[in-house]
Amino acid sequence: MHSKAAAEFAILQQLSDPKFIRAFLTELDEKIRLTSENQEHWLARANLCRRGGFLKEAREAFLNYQRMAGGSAVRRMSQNNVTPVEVPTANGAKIAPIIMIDGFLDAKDQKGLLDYAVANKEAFRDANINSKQPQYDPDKRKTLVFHKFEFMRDHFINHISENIAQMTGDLGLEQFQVDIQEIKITNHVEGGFFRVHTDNRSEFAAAGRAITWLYYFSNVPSNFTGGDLLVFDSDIEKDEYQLQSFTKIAAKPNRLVAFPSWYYHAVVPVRQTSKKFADGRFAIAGHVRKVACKPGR
Ligand SMILES: O=C(O)CCC(=O)C(=O)O
Ligand SMILES: [Fe+2]
Repeated sequence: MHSKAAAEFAILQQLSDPKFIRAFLTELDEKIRLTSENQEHWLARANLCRRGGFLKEAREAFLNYQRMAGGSAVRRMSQNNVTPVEVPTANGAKIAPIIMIDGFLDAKDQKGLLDYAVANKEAFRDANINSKQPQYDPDKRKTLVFHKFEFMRDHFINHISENIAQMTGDLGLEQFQVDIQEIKITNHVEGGFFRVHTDNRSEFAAAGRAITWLYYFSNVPSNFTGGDLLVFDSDIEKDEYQLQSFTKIAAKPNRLVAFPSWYYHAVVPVRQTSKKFADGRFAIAGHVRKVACKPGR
């Protein structure tokens, strides 16, 4: 990995270190206790918790924040929302709306999928940066990818199609007409990572990727550390993100995560002692593409 990438990931690791976050939370909770009706304190708590990956606590804090903002002022979070929609943070950015479902597949399908991916090891290739930059660049990304997989492909695509209205709503997006669904299996083994990037830079009105989703799978318990997904608070219009403000989501097996494709995100480096392909951080990675909105809208 390039030293610049390593330095950036070192900063991100410090910012999300659970020990430091806990220390900050202790201090903040003292303030919240003294002034428990202060909405901004609850938002600060939610922001600290999500940066440290304490997602249940972050949700609780967001619910308190929303309760204090009063009924109609904010959109309610559905039970799948880790973060709410339309919450501003620093410098004009917004918190990335994220939904998450744990326990997505039953045990038989989970095992079937892992066995299938491991049996097809030879079909995995080094991933390119993205479809607009079709070159392999180990400074930006180190990911193994298998595009033409078959096992449970339709199951995932159908699930997304059947639940797209709910997902779109939970993510605070306008309903759109689905174009195609991109889908692939990825694996991040020892040293694997993906630097901060966005999956789509064009406006919502244009055609292209609208929702990015990931289904994580691996041995249970996982034989790797790291590999967290970070989703950054972003200013979509200015195409900027806040390096110090993000939600950290562990790539826990059997977890489905989705967010709007415009938000910046990264995969922190994976560490494996076994160095085995089969012990990697696997994911089904999907992008729901939308058709362009009708002119005049
Ligand atoms: O594997 C992940 O958690 C994210 C992958 C990603 O950013 C992508 O496929 O565009
Ligand atoms: Fe991405």
